[in-house]
Amino acid sequence: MTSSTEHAFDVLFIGSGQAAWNAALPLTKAGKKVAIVERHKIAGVCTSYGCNPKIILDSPIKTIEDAQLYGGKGMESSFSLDWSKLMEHKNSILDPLPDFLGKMLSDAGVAIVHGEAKFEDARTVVVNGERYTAEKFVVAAGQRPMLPEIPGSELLKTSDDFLYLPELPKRIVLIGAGYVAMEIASIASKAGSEVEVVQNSDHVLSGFHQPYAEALIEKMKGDGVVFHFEDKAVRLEQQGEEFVLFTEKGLSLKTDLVINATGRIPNTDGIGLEAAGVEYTEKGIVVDEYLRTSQPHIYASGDVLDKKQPRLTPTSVFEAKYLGALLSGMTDAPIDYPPIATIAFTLPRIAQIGISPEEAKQSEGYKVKPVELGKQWDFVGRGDTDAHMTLVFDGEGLLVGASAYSREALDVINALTPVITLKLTAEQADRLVYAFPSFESTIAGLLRQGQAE
Ligand SMILES: Cc1cc2nc3c(=O)[nH]c(=O)nc-3n(C[C@H](O)[C@H](O)[C@H](O)COP(=O)(O)OP(=O)(O)OC[C@H]3O[C@@H](n4cnc5c(N)ncnc54)[C@H](O)[C@@H]3O)c2cc1C
Ligand SMILES: NC(=O)c1ccc[n+]([C@@H]2O[C@H](COP(=O)([O-])OP(=O)(O)OC[C@H]3O[C@@H](n4cnc5c(N)ncnc54)[C@H](O)[C@@H]3O)[C@@H](O)[C@H]2O)c1
Repeated sequence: MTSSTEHAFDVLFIGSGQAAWNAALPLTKAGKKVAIVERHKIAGVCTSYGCNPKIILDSPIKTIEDAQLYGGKGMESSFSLDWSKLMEHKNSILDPLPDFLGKMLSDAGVAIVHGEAKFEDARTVVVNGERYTAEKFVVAAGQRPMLPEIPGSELLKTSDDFLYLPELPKRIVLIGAGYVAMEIASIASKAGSEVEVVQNSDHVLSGFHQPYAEALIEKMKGDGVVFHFEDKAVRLEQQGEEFVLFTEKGLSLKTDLVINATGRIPNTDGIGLEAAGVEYTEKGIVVDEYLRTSQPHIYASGDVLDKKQPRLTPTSVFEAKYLGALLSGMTDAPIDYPPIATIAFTLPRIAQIGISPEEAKQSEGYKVKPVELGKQWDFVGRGDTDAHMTLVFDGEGLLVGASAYSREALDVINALTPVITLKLTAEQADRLVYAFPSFESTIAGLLRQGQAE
């Protein structure tokens, strides 16, 4: 050790994503000596390879489609998209963010160490040949794209590449039909690419309300996306300037880019978890209800966990805030997850929170109530008639779940999140006086209908 005092911390984080820095900041403010070790960009996937770049690329595409809904209703202008300029715009906003956030953390007193962290033993982490010790460690190493073992897999690209493409290829093939593939298919097809999707099952977006997923498939087919269901990639070849993807069912898809989006795997390898005595499975690091691993002084948070909660930014933030409170002594309670809202940023979006209609139908005591959002005057006014919602009420008439299929599903689900999380009654919702016109101002009425039936 070069200088044991210099490298001794109260809490050391491996990874600098949402699951780390949202804990590191409050811990530093509480007087703890905190370090974050990051091998790539500060602030992790969401900031540079996930939520943020994706939504900047999606936003103008949604705007164009929204505007097109007014065709024949008083707005006839046409818009076009310049992918390269949009990419430059996105990069100009996001490229500075890792340094900006790194400086914010350093200014607050967090030591930022750039390099790959590896446990030498349960008390020591080595970075760039230097040893770091800490009272407590938090492994927040996230996930990375899974790559299939097929001939030619080295030619495959991932969402990381798509989100930085300087030019949009004429043809794209996506393998998989989960969040990543469906969002990329939505953006790329509307931006002008010919998109094909190879999916190993007969459905898309597992976990979401499937009638909405089926409606989305039909909408995207209308936008030119071609789906090949119950098929798998078996080989990828480069032939001159183009690629050919061969599938199990005998297709040979000629294309300019093949993006693999068959899921993400936890970054549990190469960190020395065995040397530290930290247990993990192929789904991630195993923790108890205090986010403690099999080594009581080593914690883990975020996407790297083996957990049933969705691996999303809000989940990582919630876990990080919990650890901030736990490790600064502000709480000694176990983590208590609230319902977690989730959304696929396709066009239309599909979002949900709480008990799904599918789960409700499998148990006694729930009422499932479809709501035709697209028939409400404000949705009709925007030309947004293909909008639907399904609410789930429990035996006491409280709203416990909501699924939405709508261009505005983000706002709809976020508006219902406090109602579901705080178990608000219609009478309590009456006390919430929202600005009007808005979806929010219909909530008390929806709750009353759910109670009445
Ligand atoms: C394309 C895409 C779009 C997404 N869109 C959304 C969205 O719209 N909404 C949403 O809620 N979620 C979205 N997500 C998911 C979201 O990005 C993740 O849930 C979130 O980033 C997880 O945060 P984390 O801190 O757990 O992990 P990460 O952000 O992955 O951070 C882990 C960090 O650890 C570092 N690291 C790993 N190993 C080591 C090591 N040995 N030493 C040093 N550093 C190490 C990595 O470099 C990384 O920076 C998206 C994900 C993808 C891929
Ligand atoms: N909007 C968001 O919140 C958002 C967006 C993107 C990613 N994410 C996060 O990233 C995670 C990973 O997303 P993802 O889409 O990569 O994974 P996923 O698990 O959601 O989807 C993977 C898809 O690939 C299919 N598949 C698997 N193996 C295949 C094969 N050999 N051939 C063809 N298809 C195959 C699966 O059936 C599934 O449809 C998500 O679970 C989520 O946590 C969230």
